Amino acid sequence: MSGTLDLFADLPPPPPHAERLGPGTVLLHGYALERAPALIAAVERIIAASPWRQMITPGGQTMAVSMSNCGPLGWISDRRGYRYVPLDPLSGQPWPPLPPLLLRLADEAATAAGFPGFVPDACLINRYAPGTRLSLHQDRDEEDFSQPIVSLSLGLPAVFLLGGASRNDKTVKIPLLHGDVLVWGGPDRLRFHGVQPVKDGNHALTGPCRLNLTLRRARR
Ligand SMILES: O=C(O)CCC(=O)C(=O)O
Ligand SMILES: [Fe+2]
Repeated sequence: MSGTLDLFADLPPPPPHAERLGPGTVLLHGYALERAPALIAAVERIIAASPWRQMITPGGQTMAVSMSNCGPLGWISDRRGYRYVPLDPLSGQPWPPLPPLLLRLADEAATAAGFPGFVPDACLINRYAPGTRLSLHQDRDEEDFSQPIVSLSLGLPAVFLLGGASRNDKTVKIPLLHGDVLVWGGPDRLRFHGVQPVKDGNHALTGPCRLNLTLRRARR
């Protein structure tokens, strides 16, 4: 009995557990855990160039989630609508480039979920303070729905609401933890989804917030 654990002491950890949530939806538990500190450092560098901002919806509401972007294109919202733009409207400069480690993570996670060859051209970075939620929506401002969405969670946990093809379809609650990567594409590409209000807390690496990086192919 006493020797049992020692047998495994030198083995690498098992591959991260992949959970299929739909025909085109896979949750890669803890997939980015080891890379998380480097990814958070990369986010901090991006934010130094393109700071957090709360965007305005076309209807005139201030969004609760603070956002920025990296990559050739960034997602924005203002009175004129939702769209992808190459320049940060705050800085007037191109969005910071996609860090290589983020491109690698996107490709590896998409491949692990059954979508090889994913090359994102946009990464929306969301910052949720405690109490912040994201209401049910589809990601449909992209030109090419054949490409999946790769969504990385860092910091405080959250409950992701995964719905169906119609707004009124029932939703399932998916806890998303620090280091989790959720991929949806193919038949699930246009599923409605949202995030419940983030609970109060303090994470060792992000402090009192949750970060989400959503990698997408916006243009063909
Ligand atoms: O924060 C999340 O987990 C999801 C974010 C999202 O759905 C979006 O940015 O479109
Ligand atoms: Fe979304």
